[in-house]
Amino acid sequence: MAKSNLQLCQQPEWPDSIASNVEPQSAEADTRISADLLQPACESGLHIRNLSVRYQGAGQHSDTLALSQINLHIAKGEFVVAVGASGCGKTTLLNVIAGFTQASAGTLSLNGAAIDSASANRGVVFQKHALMPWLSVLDNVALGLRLRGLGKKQRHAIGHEKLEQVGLKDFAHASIWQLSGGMQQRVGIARALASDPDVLLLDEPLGALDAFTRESIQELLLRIWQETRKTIFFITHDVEEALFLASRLIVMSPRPGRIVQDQTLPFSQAYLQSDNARAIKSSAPFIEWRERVLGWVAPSVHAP
Ligand SMILES: Nc1ncnc2c1ncn2[C@@H]1O[C@H](COP(=O)(O)OP(=O)(O)OP(=O)(O)O)[C@@H](O)[C@H]1O
Repeated sequence: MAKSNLQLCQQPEWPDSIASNVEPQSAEADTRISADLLQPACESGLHIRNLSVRYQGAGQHSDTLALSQINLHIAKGEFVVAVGASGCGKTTLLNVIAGFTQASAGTLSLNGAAIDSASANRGVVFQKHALMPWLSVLDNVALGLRLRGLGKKQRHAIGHEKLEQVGLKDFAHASIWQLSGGMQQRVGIARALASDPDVLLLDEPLGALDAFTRESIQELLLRIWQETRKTIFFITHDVEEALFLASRLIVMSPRPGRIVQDQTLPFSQAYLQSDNARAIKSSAPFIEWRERVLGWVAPSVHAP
């Protein structure tokens, strides 16, 4: 049995000392999934049971089984990253959790309440930030609060607090077009946090950013996770990003989309203890994991 994250990361000599401990759990034999099936529906966290999503083909096109028999329990406070080749159903899974896409079969619940539509208890950050260019940065962050009827004073107080959390406290009254791509993505994160959701859902939020900006927002996300203890579900194509951020990594495979690996990882906790992303990403255990996960994501092009 693998040691817990905490045990791994309390060792003083990061990164070398964890090298011998960071082994994958047995593939596919995910005890959390089988235990989850025995739990009552009112249990806390996000529960996905026997989820399938089929898109109906238009005209001559046949149906696509985008997700098949997904079983997943995400406990409160986990940072779960889903990685997988294009078309394996990552966005579909996130959209079903968000309530944007309906399940064809199976059930989803958050803290015991069925998920069947979008709700403020699930905040979404998209790859394209979807900010309103005619609103100031502050009003973009507070937009959801306005739609929920909060007064200006209260929503601006929350907006300022969230902008400070993402490192943009001096940009509250700027226009969106005055911000770089990375800053706009920070606004998107602040906006999602403003509604104080139980779960943050992030759909390739850093995909369009340069490497330096990308890494700085990865670090920001981990600090926000540490401060807020929010449950996070994050999808990416990028294996290094997945390894760095995830407290738990799920690897998906296409045709039909399904979960083929479910692994607990130590690197996010190690970053929060060491504050040294470069040392972690260049460490031997990280590189071993990168090669292992690349082999799972693209076995035909990446020999073990
Ligand atoms: N609205 C839709 N109608 C029909 N088929 C769809 C629709 N959305 C997705 N699909 C199909 O479902 C499968 C899963 O798509 P999805 O976008 O969820 O995968 P993904 O892993 O997020 O891909 P990518 O990484 O390229 O974004 C693909 O075969 C895709 O073509």
